[in-house]
Amino acid sequence: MNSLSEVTPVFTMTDVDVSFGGIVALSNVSLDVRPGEVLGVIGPNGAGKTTLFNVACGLVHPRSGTLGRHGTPLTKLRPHDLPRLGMSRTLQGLGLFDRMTVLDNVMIGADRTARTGILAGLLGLPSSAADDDAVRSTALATLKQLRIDAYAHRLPPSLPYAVRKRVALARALVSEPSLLLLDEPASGLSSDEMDELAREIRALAEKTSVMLVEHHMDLVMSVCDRIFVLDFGKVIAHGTPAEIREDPAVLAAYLGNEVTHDK
Ligand SMILES: Nc1ncnc2c1ncn2[C@@H]1O[C@H](COP(=O)(O)OP(=O)(O)OP(=O)(O)O)[C@@H](O)[C@H]1O
Repeated sequence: MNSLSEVTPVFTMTDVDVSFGGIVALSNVSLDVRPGEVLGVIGPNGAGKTTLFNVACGLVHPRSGTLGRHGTPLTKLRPHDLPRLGMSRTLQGLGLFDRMTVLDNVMIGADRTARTGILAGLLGLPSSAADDDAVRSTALATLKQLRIDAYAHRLPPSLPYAVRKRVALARALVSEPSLLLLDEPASGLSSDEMDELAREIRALAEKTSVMLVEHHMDLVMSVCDRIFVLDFGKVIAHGTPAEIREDPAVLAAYLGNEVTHDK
């Protein structure tokens, strides 16, 4: 295991504690995401993965501990701070607007300045045509990158789940984040779709750092540079996939817990 690095991490959690009433969801959790890496967070059911993800995107505030972005402390992170910080996320519930086309759903993910124009347009207010054109072409390019541009003018409910997941990913990517947070990106996908997702995540890592929280062990093992393992709210191991695979604490944590295999 080796979490020490010469480079400044793009994101850190340090000694984070979260409790819900009497339930300790995270206890003294520290992790770092390094530039250009895909970092995975895994753990058995109830280990605290979703809570950790929610802390990273400002949905849950830790009782104690700190978050940092490029070495600068983040105080009281809120979801609406993410674009300003160059961060973006996808959620388990995809959160797409059913009555808006795929293209409009993706345009909504564009940065705040440009988005003002889009929202104005959607609300029937005067908007900057130049802004809208720029955002539209970026959104179309993102759809094309994820090979779903053929669905640009469809409504999400008419599309297969795997395509809708890509739309949600496109919406997160359109702002060109330097840190992408993915919550259970493989859930509900077939084995082939998961292989494709793995290739896509690796390709994304050329432009952005990625932190993903995921149940599917095989995906995490194949796609991540490093992995943090949670159990009962604590980090019990971190390291490369090869190190994690052999780690006695990880094997013990998963003993008696069914590991989700992709194949
Ligand atoms: N809003 C909440 N209120 C009360 N307890 C909560 C809440 N959210 C999470 N918990 C508890 O915190 C602990 C960690 O839950 P969390 O959902 O973060 O784990 P997880 O690893 O994501 O689990 P799973 O893999 O089952 O989704 C669990 O004991 C859970 O019951």
